Amino acid sequence: ASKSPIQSIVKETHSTIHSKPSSAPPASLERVVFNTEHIWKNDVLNSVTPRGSISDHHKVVLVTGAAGFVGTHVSLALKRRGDSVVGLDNFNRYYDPKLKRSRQDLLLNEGVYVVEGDINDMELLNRLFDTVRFTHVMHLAAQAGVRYAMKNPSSYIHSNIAGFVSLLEVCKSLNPKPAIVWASSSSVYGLNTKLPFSEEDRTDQPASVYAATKKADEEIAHSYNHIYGLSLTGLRFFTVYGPWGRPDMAYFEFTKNILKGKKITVFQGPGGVSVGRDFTYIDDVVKGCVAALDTAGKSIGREGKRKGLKAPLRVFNIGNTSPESVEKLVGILERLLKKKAMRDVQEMPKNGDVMFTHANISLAARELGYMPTTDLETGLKKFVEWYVDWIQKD
Ligand SMILES: O=C(O)[C@H]1O[C@H](OP(=O)(O)OP(=O)(O)OC[C@H]2O[C@@H](n3ccc(=O)[nH]c3=O)[C@H](O)[C@@H]2O)[C@H](O)[C@@H](O)[C@H]1O
Repeated sequence: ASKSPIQSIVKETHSTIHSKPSSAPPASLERVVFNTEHIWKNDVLNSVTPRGSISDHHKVVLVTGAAGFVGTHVSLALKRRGDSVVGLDNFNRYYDPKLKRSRQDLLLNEGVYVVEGDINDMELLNRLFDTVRFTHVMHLAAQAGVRYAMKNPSSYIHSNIAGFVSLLEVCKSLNPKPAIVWASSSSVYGLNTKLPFSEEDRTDQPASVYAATKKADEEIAHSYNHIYGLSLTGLRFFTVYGPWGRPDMAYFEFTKNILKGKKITVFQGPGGVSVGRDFTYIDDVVKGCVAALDTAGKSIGREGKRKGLKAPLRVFNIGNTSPESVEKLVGILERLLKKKAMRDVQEMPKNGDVMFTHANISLAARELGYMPTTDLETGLKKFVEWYVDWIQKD
């Protein structure tokens, strides 16, 4: 008999849903695992149940970091076009978790459930993959922020390196194996001075531990593709901004402080040279993510490799191709907020920041059809509208 759509998504072995955790003593005293499956299982199954009929292109996607900025937007875009989506997020306190909870509410309203847990929890990952036949993983969970890496470097190793390996370890053992698209960073270009940055440029001079962990991930992706035949696509995001953004980023903090009449720190290079970024609007980034999922091909496993097949291993710049100075960013915000900023101009501290970023996106344009369409002014206008509304409700 042919399978119903939902049967091809949900693993058949999991028909019993326990409403309470088992009270039986743990089998092994050395390793006591807190199993949260009873909490999330029904919601996860609802989250992957398609709203209508499913097409041949239907994807079943696990989005890690789903309550994060990019994760929320990508989850919504996938759900809205009819894919099955489940989120995973550890709701850590790097910035106010209230914002993450609001994003979670937004997702829940649209039928996307976010499981609360860490990507380092392989037991949890195994249970999730045991419950749902994910075709794709959109891996966005990470410790972000360039400058915070000097304060807490081990959090970057934990989330960005150990967490990535834990996810890949689980994926490599599945059958069939999902294709994985994950967030790298423009920061891998480090101290490069050749502009604009192209994927083939050197990436062996990271200026921060954050950048070093993203670069390490690119090498780790290579090895899992080479040994286990996993399809892996790394996206080098360039300073992503927009509604529901990250409060630790300059545009967000500037907006907050300008409105409060507080000083903002504007970094400058030596001799007053302005610092610039290829600020990229979230909707453009989402298009890049979705296109990367759509073109990810298949993980072929060791079996496929033995047959001489190759799983895709790709890396793309997802930038805007038109860098602007931080000074220009502040000027736009002043106009939109109708308020003068109190600038405290300082020489850029040597804490991981780079002077300038600029993406060459020809590869992404060719392979993904990626073409950003939002300039900084338009994007910031949308951010400010969201921000003003959001703080009023807060
Ligand atoms: O592309 C990336 O891969 C990264 O993008 C983002 O990093 P950055 O480009 O550093 O963004 P962001 O902090 O907004 O600073 C923007 C500009 O404002 C300047 N800046 C910053 C703070 C400040 O107080 N003053 C200031 O002038 C600062 O010198 C800089 O020139 C993500 O945070 C990061 O997680 C990663 O994804």
